[in-house]
This record gives sequence, structure tokens and C-alpha cells, in this order.
Amino acid sequence: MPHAPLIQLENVTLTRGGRVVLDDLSLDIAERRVGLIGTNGSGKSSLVRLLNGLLAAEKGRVTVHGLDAATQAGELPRKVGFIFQNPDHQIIFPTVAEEIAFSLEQAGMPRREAAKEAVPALARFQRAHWAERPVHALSEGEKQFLCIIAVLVMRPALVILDEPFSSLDLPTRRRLESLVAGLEQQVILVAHELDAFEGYDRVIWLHAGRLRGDGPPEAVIAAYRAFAEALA
Ligand SMILES: Nc1ncnc2c1ncn2[C@@H]1O[C@H](COP(=O)(O)OP(=O)(O)OP(=O)(O)O)[C@@H](O)[C@H]1O
Repeated sequence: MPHAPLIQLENVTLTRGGRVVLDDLSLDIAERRVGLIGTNGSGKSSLVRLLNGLLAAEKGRVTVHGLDAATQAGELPRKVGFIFQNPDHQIIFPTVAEEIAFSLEQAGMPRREAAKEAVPALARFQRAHWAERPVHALSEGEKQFLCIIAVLVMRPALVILDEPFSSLDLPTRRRLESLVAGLEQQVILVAHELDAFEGYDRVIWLHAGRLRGDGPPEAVIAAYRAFAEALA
């Protein structure tokens, strides 16, 4: 039985820096594991930024897990966890425990309780020993892992990862992939690593702000590879 769409874009147009980057785009997304691919500048990051309220469409309607992105934008960050390509864009506190405590506070926990709960929260990800570590002393992979933990402790309904693997070595990437694979939440992954979508329900291919492909990963990725080969 088809599920009701968790995410809906209706005739969405977005302009950035005077250029149309999403062009009258309509999408219904009900699947739990969704990949987003496309060449540089095709609009992937712009699209996912509409879903967590970092950008607003000037035309059309965006609905995310029951929230209207235009009128309920303030509520989106609690529903939508966002993991950026560069962990330094997300991490703001000097120590790991402070970063996690801040996330818990953002999720509505009183400050004192959040400070006490940070270590148990880290322990759920087998990282209690990181609590007092200065964030700047973590490796890139460890920082990315911390960002994911910081998002997951907020228990979002949707987790968006925007090119999370670019600076990670293969073992660290695999560890993150298996963490993501085990999540109960809906996941949208933006990645250039085309083998990252194994087991995904659906892959969406954006090109110049429009849908160029959409369907099961194997078919969409094969079409994208053929397109890339033809360009090379
Ligand atoms: N901060 C910005 N200000 C103005 N225009 C921007 C900005 N960021 C992106 N754009 C424009 O939006 C277009 C789409 O960018 P976007 O980051 O959404 O693409 P992308 O598919 O995520 O690309 P990449 O794979 O390179 O990350 C770009 O071609 C660029 O012209």
C-alpha cells in the first residue's frame, strides 16, 4: 500500500544570486531511504535546504512531515536533522559534551538536565569517552560522527546528510553508512559516491534545477552514469 508523502514540493521555484536554481519542481517523497544525485550546481543542496528552512522558495509550496515550510519554518529544525558537508559549519562548542548538551537543549530539555544527559547520550553511540575531548582535537571523521550524534540525540523525524562523505576515509565512511542504515528515521542522502545508495528505496537525479531521473537506484544511477560518460 502506498504511504502518504512525508515530503511534498509543489511547483517550487527558487532563485539564488539572480539564477533560477530550482525550476517549477514538484516531488512527493514517501520512501524511507532517498538519494539525491546530480552534477555540481544542479540544485541538490538548495533543495535540501528548503526542507529544513535554511532557504525559502519564492514560488510553490513545501511540506515536510506535516509542516508548511513557509508558515511553520520555525518548527522545522526540530523535525529535520541536517548534517553538513563540513562539520565546522555545525559544531559551535569547545568540547564534545557541551556540543551534545546544546543539542539536547535545542530539543527542549532544560539546561541542567541537558548537561547531565550529555554523557549518557554519547554512551548510546559508544562514545562516552569523548565527552571531555576538545572538538578541535577530533579528526575530520570523528567530527562528522559527532555531528551525526548531535543531530540524532534530538530525535528528528527526517535526517538529511548533504555530502557527508567527502572528507572521510573509506573505513570511516563505511562506519557512518552503517550507522545511517540502522536509523529508524526517514533519510535523504546527497552524495557523489554512487555506491552509497545500495539498499535505498529511491534515487532522485536533479539537473539544472529540474527532475532528470527518479526511481529505483539501479536504473537512475545507470542513466546518470551514461549521461556522465557522454559528457566526458
Ligand atoms: N550562497 C549562494 N548564493 C548564490 N547562489 C548560490 C549560492 N549557493 C549556490 N548558489 C547557486 O545555486 C546553484 C545550485 O547550487 P547547489 O549548491 O544547490 O548545487 P549542488 O547540486 O548542491 O552542487 P554541488 O554538487 O557542487 O554541491 C549553483 O549553481 C549556484 O549558482
